[in-house]
Amino acid sequence: MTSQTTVHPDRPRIPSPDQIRRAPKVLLHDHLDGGLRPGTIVDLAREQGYTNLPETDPDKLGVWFRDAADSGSLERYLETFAHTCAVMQTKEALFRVAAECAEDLAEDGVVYAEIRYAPEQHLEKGLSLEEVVEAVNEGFREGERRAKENGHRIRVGALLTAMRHAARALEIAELANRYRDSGVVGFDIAGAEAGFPPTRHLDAFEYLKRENNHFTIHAGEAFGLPSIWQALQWCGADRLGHGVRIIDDIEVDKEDGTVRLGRLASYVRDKRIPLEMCPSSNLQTGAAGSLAEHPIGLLRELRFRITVNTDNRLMSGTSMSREFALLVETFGYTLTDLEWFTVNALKSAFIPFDERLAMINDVVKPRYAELRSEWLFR
Ligand SMILES: O=c1[nH]cnc2c1ncn2[C@@H]1O[C@H](CO)[C@@H](O)[C@H]1O
Ligand SMILES: [Zn+2]
Repeated sequence: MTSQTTVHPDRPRIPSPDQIRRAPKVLLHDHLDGGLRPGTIVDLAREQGYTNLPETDPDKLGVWFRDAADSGSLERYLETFAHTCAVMQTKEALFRVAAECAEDLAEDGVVYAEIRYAPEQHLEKGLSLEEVVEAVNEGFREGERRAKENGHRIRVGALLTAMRHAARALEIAELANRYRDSGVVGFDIAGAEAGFPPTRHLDAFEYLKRENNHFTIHAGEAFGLPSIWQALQWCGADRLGHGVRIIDDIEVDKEDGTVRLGRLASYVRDKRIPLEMCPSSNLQTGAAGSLAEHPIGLLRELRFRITVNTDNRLMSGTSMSREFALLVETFGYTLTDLEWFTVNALKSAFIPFDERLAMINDVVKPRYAELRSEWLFR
């Protein structure tokens, strides 16, 4: 594990909650329809006449989402999105949700985020795919503006998701390509994994490759190695959403602790394939038993390209700061470890190389260095 070079009695090893919040953070895997403020859902439901909410008190509704998502199965976890998608069917609603998303992330110290959603799930009241994308983009720009007024800096890019059980992936990939210079930075597929292999959408991935565009694939969450293998070797994914099951291709000798990587795990590590890990979400869907047993601990030690993410802030009642704090508590990570995750995320982001480099060198590194030096001036 990364450690500090010198030991001084006054130098704290463990970052404080306040330092974690102030540390610049980068988020690559967060669903727009999984991050609404409970109060906003209640408002939007009232405005739009949606009467199926399980609770109308915002606090109780927040608790309901966390409990309902705590199901141990990805399929049941995904059922909760019916309520958020139901209230995200107008331009105004999409704009508001996107603006608040950017504001909330900025407030939490996130400086760069790629937020995903499935445009095909927002057409129930007659919006076109283009109108959905434009409303969300405008919302993100508004959120960035509001954040700036409050003294925060954040940039948000959109990832367009196609649902793996549906048959619109090529159409959504074309949409992502059309908006690539206006707010959309890539493509993804999501939804139930078992029974819906990524190769069903090969035409979409091949199209994006021919267009020199970027995509990530949810793989190795509810289903194991074959899903990861297909996502990489058939579909050509740039990153893996979750990818936790790569652990199934790693053997640790119980006697002497020697580690052996299989061919696929070696490939993922050698090629520096980014893993978008979402610890709290994995506990809820049963992809991991406990945080202490979560594969992120070993994968980080083995120096896979690990990134830390929220997945669904509403369903997991979480934030980037909370995910970092949980990891600090469980694995004893230092500011240097948190910086490593953050730099990994920027290296893996879908924005141009020069922008990523400037974010790393001019935003992330100086601020972590500053945080690390705070103990000197107390
Ligand atoms: O962890 C996940 N695994 C797979 N699919 C997911 C996960 N979280 C959310 N979604 C799905 O992605 C859609 C678009 O944002 C959501 O509506 C939800 O169905
Ligand atoms: Zn996800």
